[in-house]
Amino acid sequence: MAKGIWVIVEQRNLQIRKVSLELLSQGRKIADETGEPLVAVILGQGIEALAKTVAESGADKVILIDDAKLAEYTTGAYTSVLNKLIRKEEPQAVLLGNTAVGKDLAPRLAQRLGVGLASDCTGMEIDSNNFLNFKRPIYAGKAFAHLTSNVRPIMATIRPNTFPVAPPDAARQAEVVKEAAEIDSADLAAILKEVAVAASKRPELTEANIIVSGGRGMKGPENYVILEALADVIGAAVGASRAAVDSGWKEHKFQVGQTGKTVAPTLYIACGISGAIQHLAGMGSSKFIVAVNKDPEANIFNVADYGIVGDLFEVVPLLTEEFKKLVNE
Ligand SMILES: Cc1cc2nc3c(=O)[nH]c(=O)nc-3n(C[C@H](O)[C@H](O)[C@H](O)COP(=O)(O)OP(=O)(O)OC[C@H]3O[C@@H](n4cnc5c(N)ncnc54)[C@H](O)[C@@H]3O)c2cc1C
Repeated sequence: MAKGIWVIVEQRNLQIRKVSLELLSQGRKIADETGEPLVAVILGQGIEALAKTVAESGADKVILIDDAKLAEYTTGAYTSVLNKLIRKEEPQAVLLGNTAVGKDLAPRLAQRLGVGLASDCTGMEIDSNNFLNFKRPIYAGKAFAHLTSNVRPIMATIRPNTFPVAPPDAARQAEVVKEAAEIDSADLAAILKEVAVAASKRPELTEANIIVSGGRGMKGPENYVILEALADVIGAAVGASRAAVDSGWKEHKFQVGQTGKTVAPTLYIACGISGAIQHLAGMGSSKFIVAVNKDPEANIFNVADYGIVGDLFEVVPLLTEEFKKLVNE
């Protein structure tokens, strides 16, 4: 009896995160290959309207767990609910985004279920045994491990921007099932009292389609305004290397790399970044890489699709002006 490929859909302020749509798109392909139904599981409060979006994105079935205690993500409540639901429904696979929430929730859930977890995967396919097989970068992206398990459910977190989002199909319908939130009181040890949101009109680093990133070559925090000006013209997020973060020029949440965020935008513009292996580990799978560096020997040029050898303080404002013209055309 088919038990399904589950995608734990992440929503924030009732907006489905892009990585969940990516998982539904790829999950649809896996479901078609295996004959398993694709099930979207959404937790939160007032989430009913999201069922239509996930149905149009490929889900055969939507499980909604709508409860005030789930309005904001907390490790305990979400683990409690999902642990019970997964034990009851026995899905074949459980997929989450490798986001802050996914990285927190998935290991806890896997431990409760007594199963393994393939974390931070960048590939997923059906192998010759009809098993789900996950690809995971190791040694800072120098090699790949291929992981599977014969214990069910097979669980994985998938790196954002790994799979494209398929266009929604308005004709698709899904069975919608509402489940009660069964939360053990012991799992409510931590209660979220307040969320302080840092206001920014720029996209979040891991969700951005374009990233403009600055390294030690920026020379100081005050100079990031030139990157921000470029970012605002092209709708980009702003990132930084660890050297810039360690110098106190940018907060850690902007750091791209092995010990920062992993990103895979369509376009990554690296300015004054040498291209250390630890930086490449976080952005090497970007679709197009543009490097601006005054050193023609900089390692970043070995991975860049387009390289500009020059002083970023001259090049970046010129790029901004040229993009402005294109945007205003
Ligand atoms: C365990 C470990 C984890 C790490 N994790 C990370 C990580 O997550 N992310 C990360 O980024 N690093 C990480 N690092 C650090 C990494 O090794 C590098 O030290 C760091 O990435 C260097 O940052 P950078 O390229 O900005 O600086 P640099 O290597 O100093 O490069 C600066 C570049 O700017 C260029 N430049 C200078 N002035 C200009 C100008 N006016 N115009 C144009 N170009 C100019 C220079 O030619 C140079 O190439 C890690 C290191 C370790 C050991």
